[in-house]
Amino acid sequence: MDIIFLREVRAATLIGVYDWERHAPQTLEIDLDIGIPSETPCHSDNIGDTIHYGEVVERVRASLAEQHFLLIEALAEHIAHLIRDEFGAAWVRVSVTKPGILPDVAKVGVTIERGQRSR
Ligand SMILES: Nc1nc2c(c(=O)[nH]1)N=C([C@H](O)[C@@H](O)CO)CN2
Repeated sequence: MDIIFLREVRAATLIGVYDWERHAPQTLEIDLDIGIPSETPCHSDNIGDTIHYGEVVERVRASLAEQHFLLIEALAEHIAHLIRDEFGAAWVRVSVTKPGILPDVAKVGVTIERGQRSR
């Protein structure tokens, strides 16, 4: 399976279980690995045969701007569903990092994988 990857995509959203987190957006860092449906774009050189990574970033940011999740796990599930449903990805890995949220911990996050990853 061929994979499009995006690293440290920053997106602002309301996220968190505590009251103070319900008022001001926080900036998350998101890593995405997106399994593309076929090898066709490698041969056709045609953007129409693949998943446009710029559109993915735009869509994820727009969606998160309207959402409020308590858990980063639920937010990751939302992104995975969006990418599979709207962009036709067979498999996706989503990592969500909340930078600087715990003292003396550089990054805290979660990684989920959804769908079937083919060889
Ligand atoms: N497994 C998780 N643990 C915690 C989360 C989370 O989303 N998943 N969130 C919080 C708080 O929102 C924290 O980030 C704010 O200090 C705590 N634990």
